[in-house]
Amino acid sequence: MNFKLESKDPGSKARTGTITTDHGDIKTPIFMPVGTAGSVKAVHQRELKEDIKAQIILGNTYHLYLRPGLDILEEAGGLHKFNGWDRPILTDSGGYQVYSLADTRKIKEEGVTFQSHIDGSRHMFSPEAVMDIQRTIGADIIMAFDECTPYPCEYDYAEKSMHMTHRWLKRCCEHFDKTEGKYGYSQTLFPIVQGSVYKDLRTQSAEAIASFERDGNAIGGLSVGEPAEMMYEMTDHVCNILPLDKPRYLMGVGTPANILECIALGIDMFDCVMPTRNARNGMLFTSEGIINIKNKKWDRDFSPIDPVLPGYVDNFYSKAYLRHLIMSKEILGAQIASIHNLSFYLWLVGEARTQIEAGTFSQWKNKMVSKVSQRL
Ligand SMILES: O=c1[nH]cnc2cc3nc(NCc4cccs4)[nH]c3cc12
Repeated sequence: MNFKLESKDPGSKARTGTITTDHGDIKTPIFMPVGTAGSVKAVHQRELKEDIKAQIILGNTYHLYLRPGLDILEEAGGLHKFNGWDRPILTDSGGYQVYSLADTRKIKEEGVTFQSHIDGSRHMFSPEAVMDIQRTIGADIIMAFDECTPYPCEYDYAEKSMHMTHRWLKRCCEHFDKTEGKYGYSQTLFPIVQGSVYKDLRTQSAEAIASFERDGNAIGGLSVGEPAEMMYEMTDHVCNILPLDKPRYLMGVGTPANILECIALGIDMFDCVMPTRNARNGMLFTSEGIINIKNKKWDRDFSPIDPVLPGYVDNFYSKAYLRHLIMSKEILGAQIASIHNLSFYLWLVGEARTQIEAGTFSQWKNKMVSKVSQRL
């Protein structure tokens, strides 16, 4: 995997670049649609490619390991073959999902034992195990096994958790570096910076993570309920320490405004369930602001959903029709709203890239942040 830095914004730490993988290139800044269990919910691969123009999507190790399971994924030739997505895939390592989903989980030095939220079966995730699991899923970019420190938490819990994440990272690297990809293309491992909301711990973690000199670096432990100002402060601080010539991936972020602010702080890669999860509930992110399509004010608005966007759904369907579908819990409503929100997120990071190349990102960003946050 290779990262080429291209343009820099004169008024901020924003930059553009190109990540090259065996499944194609990724133009940054980029948003990665979340495909938890092997599909981006309610969206076809063709729509992801043609309408949304997604370049890389996410899978979750925890979900895919439990269902469909490794033997089916391996027999299929890996996740790319199984779900037909032939562009880059990134998988989260499962730690975060174990904490947020599994029952009776126990965190020990060796790893985390847990019961499946699906059938109660018992499992153990260790750094070595999740490296083998992600080798089998076959994502181009895989994440180290970490503990996403909960928010809020005491300083000494955050410190102990951070050091364990660093010890687990060492085990991940040693195990990953002595194994090969199973399907004939290369995979790379990103470490994850922790340290909660404590600047000195964030310094220690960013320096430790940078010292592993991997192909990219992720920032974890954020977008876990902390105030946005704290997310920005920690992101800014860590981006001042991580090497400039490697991509920075801010995990689980975020709203359109969060993404714009963090691009300005030097982040290149984002993922979040909000555009897809909130779409199914009728919350639409648009270039003019946020629309709750369930609001009665849209029931006779026959204008297109968001004509600024190039895709089919934004120009073919009206707000009134989409409101009707969401109110009626029609499956098509979830599909249209999900494609719209993802199209908007990809449009937004694409616009940011253009603005950075033009050297006008900073003033554009300040105007857009208030626009995309307003409630319509
Ligand atoms: O430290 C982390 N390590 C590994 N995976 C993560 C995933 C993460 N996802 C979020 N936020 C997700 C959401 C944001 C808004 C609704 S859900 N924060 C996250 C932190 C981590």
